[in-house]
Amino acid sequence: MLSTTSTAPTGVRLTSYRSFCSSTHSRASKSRHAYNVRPPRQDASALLVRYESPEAHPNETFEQIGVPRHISIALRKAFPSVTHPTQTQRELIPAILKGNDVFLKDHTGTGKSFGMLLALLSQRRKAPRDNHGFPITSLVVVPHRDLAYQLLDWMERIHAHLPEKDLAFLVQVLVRNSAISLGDQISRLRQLPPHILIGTPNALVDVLQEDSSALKLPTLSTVVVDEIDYLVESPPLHEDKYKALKIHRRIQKHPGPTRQILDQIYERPKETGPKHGWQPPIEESKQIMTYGMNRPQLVMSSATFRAHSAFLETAAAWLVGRRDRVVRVTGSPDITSETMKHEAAQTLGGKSVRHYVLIVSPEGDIANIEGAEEPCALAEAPNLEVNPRSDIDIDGSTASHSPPDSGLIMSESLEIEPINEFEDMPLPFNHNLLEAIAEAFALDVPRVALLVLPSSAPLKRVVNELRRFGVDARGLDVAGSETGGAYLMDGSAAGAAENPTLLVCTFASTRGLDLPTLSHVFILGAPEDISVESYADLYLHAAGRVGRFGRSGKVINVVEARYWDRKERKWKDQPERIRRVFKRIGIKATKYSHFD
Ligand SMILES: Nc1ncnc2c1ncn2[C@@H]1O[C@H](COP(=O)(O)OP(=O)(O)OP(=O)(O)O)[C@@H](O)[C@H]1O
Repeated sequence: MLSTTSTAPTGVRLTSYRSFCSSTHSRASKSRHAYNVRPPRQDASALLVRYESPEAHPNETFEQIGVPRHISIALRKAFPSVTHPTQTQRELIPAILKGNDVFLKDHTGTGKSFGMLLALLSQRRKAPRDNHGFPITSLVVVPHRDLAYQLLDWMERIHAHLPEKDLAFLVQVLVRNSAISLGDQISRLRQLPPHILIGTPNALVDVLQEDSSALKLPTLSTVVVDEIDYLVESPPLHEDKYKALKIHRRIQKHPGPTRQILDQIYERPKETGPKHGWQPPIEESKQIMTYGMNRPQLVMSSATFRAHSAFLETAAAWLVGRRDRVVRVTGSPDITSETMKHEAAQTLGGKSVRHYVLIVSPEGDIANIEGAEEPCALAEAPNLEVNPRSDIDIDGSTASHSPPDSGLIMSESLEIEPINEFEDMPLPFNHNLLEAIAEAFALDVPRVALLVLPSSAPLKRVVNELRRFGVDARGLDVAGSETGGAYLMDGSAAGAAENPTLLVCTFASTRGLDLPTLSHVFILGAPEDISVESYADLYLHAAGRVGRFGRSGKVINVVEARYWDRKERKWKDQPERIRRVFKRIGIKATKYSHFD
């Protein structure tokens, strides 16, 4: 029970914000509603409190949670399968519409981004201001251009059923490398400021540097940062104090683009802290006097959002003066006990996802990781249904398309051209890994799969090599290519493709992506230069591309066998690293039936 309870004007309970930060990694088993309230203190965490959202009713409609009627009608027409809000959306949409600041954390594929967009779409547009034209109501910061275009695609589909004529008046995307020059993007923003602007951090910084008034920051009502833990860098959670301090100093000296944007929007005072680098807490009342309270609401979201103290030091300055507006939304219960951890693992990226680990020897032999469980044992578990949207069976044994006899389809037969210009780029991993992926792909994938590479891997070279093995591999580009947009479509009507596609990307560009036709995620290698905790987060995001909204899927890790690295003079043990990640997340490897 709460030790102290205060009542906010709206009649909901306020609890200490500190509990949110610790709940994600505290060993103590706490109930979701049993947080201690601390007396207000002059440190960052004391500036932040949260509301308990009222109990939601599972059958509530979008209209009942605040989405205007004409938008919910358009939503039903554009997305017939989206009939009721998810638990996350039930909490999130009213919170945004009430003007609260929001910390949002829930599993991948629970409708966080979709819910945020719906809420922004439901907000009223302010009237034009004198000579300044319409204000931009909401700014959405996303980590990469594919996600920006995916959100645009969702908006476009809803817009098709709305009375507003001009899509650009409703929503625009601001990304680098688009076909439009920076100057043209700025003049478009000036002539036709959108209700919702979706941008990548670098593109937004480009505009701010070129013409800081084009984004109309002072009149923004809402700022959303999707994938906050990726976009706003802070020292790793389990780093030792000295290293964490060093990292923190470096970040303060060279803030990344998202921090720069948020600091500018919220007029964060310059870092004037003492020599050791931490910024001293500034009295809230002084900050309110200097910077005012009337700043846009801030919504921050990620499936792996862990707001620890260093992050909160920063966030507190963005949220100053609004201690009674911060809402914490989790949708699903917190993962605070072993049972809940297990449940979360079951629902990782959906209820019917299986995880496989294939180990490739220097000679190219492929074997399952030791201890992998037989698929039939897992099939007895509840919730492992056959994917209703494609015709693959979850254990791969009854895939309805016939795999080629040899396992590999040769490039001549499919006329897939390798792109020879990338031949000279070195591969920082054993070439046999790609052959193993090509083989598993040919045996198992009905339509579309994703291959996730470590960030150091040469993407174009990998695409090239896979094409040599006969795989229709392409760099992931949902907006840039002619066919890219098709991957955003619902694949329920389509069966197996004659020539399945493998979309290749890196860990960073998988975040937030929703490709309904996707059935398999291949992950190449096990990153060695990051902690197991960070690797587990990467894994959750990559694996979470399948199994969304009850669909089934497979995550196939392909790693090198343990070997002695002569250059670095140490053993590299990728199977052991992946074992540790599985243990941390609470998942078990399934045996991939095509190999020993
Ligand atoms: N209420 C709903 N009912 C049915 N489907 C929904 C609903 N809301 C969203 N979806 C669908 O669920 C999919 C995932 O949504 P979304 O990308 O918003 O999830 P997310 O929680 O943001 O995932 P991630 O953490 O990976 O970014 C989308 O295809 C979307 O159309």
